[in-house]
Amino acid sequence: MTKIAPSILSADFSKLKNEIQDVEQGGADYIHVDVMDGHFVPNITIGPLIVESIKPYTGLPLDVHLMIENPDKYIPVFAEAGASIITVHQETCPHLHRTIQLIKSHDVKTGVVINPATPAEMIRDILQEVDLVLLMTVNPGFGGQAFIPEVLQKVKQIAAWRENRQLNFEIEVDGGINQKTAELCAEAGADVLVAGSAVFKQENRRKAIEEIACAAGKAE
Ligand SMILES: O=C(CO)[C@@H](O)[C@H](O)COP(=O)(O)O
Ligand SMILES: [Fe+2]
Repeated sequence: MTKIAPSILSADFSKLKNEIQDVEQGGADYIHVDVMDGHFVPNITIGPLIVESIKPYTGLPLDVHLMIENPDKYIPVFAEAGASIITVHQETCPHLHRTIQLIKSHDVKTGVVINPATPAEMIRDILQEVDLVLLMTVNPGFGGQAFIPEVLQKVKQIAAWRENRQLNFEIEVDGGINQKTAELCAEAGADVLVAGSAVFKQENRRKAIEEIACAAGKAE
């Protein structure tokens, strides 16, 4: 079953606790948390204080997507705040193995992410170390952007490497996911679909989650 990870970037922050509980009751599998620093990406969003304050109100894993320069400096504080998975951009990590080991040392699941224009080869030699590979299907920074279809080829490539090398990380996609693109991503080999506006901008979140999951299910 393909997992759905609603991104709280598109939630109503004035009632974040209710928004998170709404998607949890609606069948979400992870809560995706977009952390942006205004340097690596042109937007500033969530810090560890928010992660810490939402943690007690959900039983779902907090999937923390770090879009920040020098992530090593902040991994301990996000781990302490309650992150279940910490995902770092390859583009921000000159010493990627060291950064992944740092996440592991905090007993948090590890993820690596690449932008749409970054080739899969850039993460080929770290795949055996991670629990999750996130392929951006938009350029990071904002919710509500259009899906970049060229990334599908990369999803297929990573899925093929996983099979050939008998690895067992999850493949997650993030950006522009809706019913139509969910099916394409699942077909290409994605296991986790991040969806921000396609869930939180809808009145009925359960229905939105079910429709995306059902579209992905057609490809399974
Ligand atoms: O990491 C990001 C954006 O940088 C995402 O997680 C967005 O929050 C996804 O939003 P939609 O494209 O689904 O609206
Ligand atoms: Fe994200």
